[in-house]
Amino acid sequence: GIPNKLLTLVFIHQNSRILLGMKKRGFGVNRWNGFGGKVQAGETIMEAAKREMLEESCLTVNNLTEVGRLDFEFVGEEQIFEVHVFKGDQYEGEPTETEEMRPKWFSVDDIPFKEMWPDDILWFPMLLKDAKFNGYFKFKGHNDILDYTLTEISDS
Ligand SMILES: CNc1cc(N2CCOCC2)nc(N)n1
Repeated sequence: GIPNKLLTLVFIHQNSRILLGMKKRGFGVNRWNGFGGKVQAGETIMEAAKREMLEESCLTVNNLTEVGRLDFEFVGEEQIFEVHVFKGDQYEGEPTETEEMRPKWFSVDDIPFKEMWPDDILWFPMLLKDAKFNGYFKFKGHNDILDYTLTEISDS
């Protein structure tokens, strides 16, 4: 088949707070999410994650680690979105609104799932407890999950 579309998704998680961004335009508009986007030719997925974070939030994140991978199929579209999820807790700069994103800190006990992609409530617990995870979600449109698989990968 055709190659997957490589994408990144970056979260800053410090103790009991997590930084999310309200997407102001484009794919996933009007939903809170992590920061990220496309991987360009000639850059690694990690380099893309850091670049997109800086472009979308004006933050330089120093200690990103990859914590998961989520594949999204949208019924009727050939290309699978392969999203590499990263987390870090050390950054430089101040969260700043850009054309793409409006950043905001949320308590991990008060994540706005009703204003997020419907898959997030399923894998966020794994993200927050530092488990590594792999997921596959089959979407119909942007709101309905037809089926999914989600696996936690415990190193130990
Ligand atoms: C379909 N469910 C999605 C998609 C998504 N994306 C973020 C990276 O760019 C591609 C879309 N992010 C979340 N949380 N859920």
